Amino acid sequence: MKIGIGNDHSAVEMKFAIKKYLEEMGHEVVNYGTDSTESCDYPEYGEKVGRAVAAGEVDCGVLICGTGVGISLAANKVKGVRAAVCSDVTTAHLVKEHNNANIIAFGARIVGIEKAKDIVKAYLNAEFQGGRHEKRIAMIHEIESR
Ligand SMILES: O=C(CO)[C@H](O)[C@H](O)[C@H](O)COP(=O)(O)O
Repeated sequence: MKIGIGNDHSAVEMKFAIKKYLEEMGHEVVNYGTDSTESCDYPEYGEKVGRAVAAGEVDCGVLICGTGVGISLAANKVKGVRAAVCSDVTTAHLVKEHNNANIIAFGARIVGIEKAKDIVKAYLNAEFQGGRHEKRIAMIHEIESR
């Protein structure tokens, strides 16, 4: 898969660790985040990855800030994006199975690198279940047009 990754200053080390992990799994990773630990503003990177996912430039996205919240809030403002913050493996596979999340987010100040790898792996290995979940996802995106 082609995966977009984005981060703010709080998550540079984790970004590179996850990028390497994804590449070792055979994925192509496009880096939309900052490579500097100098303070910056997470909405810029959430939007960049959100737009890349919505445009189909990448198959899905990974976003990391201090908590995963701010950067996912920004990405979710892009039409067509379903970014989900996960701090555990169960949520990580359920956001694909039920919500068909196209971006997974987590916090570099919340989870360690090994947990973050487990979260990403659980998300990528899961499959959308369709069925009753299709209608609910359509309802989410209908909100965008009101
Ligand atoms: O957006 C956030 C909160 O959900 C992230 O954790 C940011 O990384 C955080 O706000 C950055 O904080 P800092 O004090 O400017 O490093």
